[in-house]
Amino acid sequence: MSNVAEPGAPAAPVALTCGDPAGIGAEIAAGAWAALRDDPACAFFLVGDADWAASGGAPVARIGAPGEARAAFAAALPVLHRPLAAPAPAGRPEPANAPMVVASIEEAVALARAGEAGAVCTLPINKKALYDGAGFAHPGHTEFLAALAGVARPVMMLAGPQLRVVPVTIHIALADVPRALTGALIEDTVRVAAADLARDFGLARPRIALAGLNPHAGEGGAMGREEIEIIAPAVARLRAEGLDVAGPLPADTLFHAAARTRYDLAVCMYHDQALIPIKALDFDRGVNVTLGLPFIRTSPDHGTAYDIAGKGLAEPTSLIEALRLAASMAAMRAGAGVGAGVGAGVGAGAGT
Ligand SMILES: NC(=O)c1ccc[n+]([C@@H]2O[C@H](COP(=O)([O-])OP(=O)(O)OC[C@H]3O[C@@H](n4cnc5c(N)ncnc54)[C@H](O)[C@@H]3O)[C@@H](O)[C@H]2O)c1
Ligand SMILES: N[C@H](C(=O)O)[C@H](O)COP(=O)(O)O
Repeated sequence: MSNVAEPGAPAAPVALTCGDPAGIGAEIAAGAWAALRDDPACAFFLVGDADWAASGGAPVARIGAPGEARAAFAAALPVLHRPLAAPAPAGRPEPANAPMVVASIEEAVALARAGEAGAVCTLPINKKALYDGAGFAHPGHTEFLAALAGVARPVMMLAGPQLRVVPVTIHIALADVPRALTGALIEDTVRVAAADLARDFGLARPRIALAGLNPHAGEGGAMGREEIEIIAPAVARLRAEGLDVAGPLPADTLFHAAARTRYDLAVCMYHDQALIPIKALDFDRGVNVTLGLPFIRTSPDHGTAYDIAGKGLAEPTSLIEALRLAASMAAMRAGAGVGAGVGAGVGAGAGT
């Protein structure tokens, strides 16, 4: 199913942040540009260093404003040049560049909020490098973007051709998960996800499956009581609101092929419960989408991949899907696009 916006869609081009310059960002940006350059509906521009961008192998065109990106896109990767503070050797994070990495995200968000960019797509960051080099106080993009937007409950969704997942708790230590799980957090997460799936993915009443926290969803309380005390009451309240919600379901049997046909979204209780199945199934084509923001944000589903940076081994496929999805969602919101197709096959018998 296509993610690509209809020709003539008026949405502005997508702003791509530079991510960690020591990672695979330049290479995959070049690969994505080569794959999408013939499709003006998927035009994007990089907010980053033009020389670093060129090191990925694409011709680059320095632009003065996002409005110039679409015209430049067929011939070169458009770049709003924002110079690095220091060289960026592959695989070795440079703390001096961390403030510029953060600034790239801030600028892309400002452009999206001003309507000059149709969406934000982020290249991967190394969070530790930003903590060390820029005093970054957020565990990831998701939380940083929410802080920039003043949003209390950002929702992380990863969507691929076979599965969509949302972790209720996001970037926290496993030991802290039981304490963080509340009925309000579960309910808010499901409400945000249901609303955004309806608006951007054409799922008017998505079928949502909630995982339990404990083995066998607690085995009737013998292996933990969060299902009885927190998750099941939240499911009941959400159902009373009219949402199509099932659970808590044992997580170990939630992701096999037949199970995946029964829901449009799996809501999981912690990061790895959600992200392991989708990265196992769809690593090459999974897209990270932040729901609940006043602007569109997508990202590839992988990280900085220092181990292969600069070696010509990085696959751009997840970034290509992230850029397509961002463009499609932007066109959709502008009233001119086709439905956002990532993961749209799941739950409709195509989830194998
Ligand atoms: N959106 C983001 O900013 C984002 C997402 C995930 C991880 N991260 C960060 O990235 C850093 C590294 O994380 P990690 O090592 O757990 O995950 P990773 O995704 O960077 O790498 C995991 C493995 O997958 C491979 N890989 C990743 N992307 C690939 C691609 N496009 N083509 C081919 N192979 C690819 C890597 O070489 C590595 O072997 C961490 O700091 C993490 O927080 C950032
Ligand atoms: N949890 C994400 C993953 O593993 O793919 C990753 O850390 C990105 O998170 P942000 O989009 O919040 O940076």
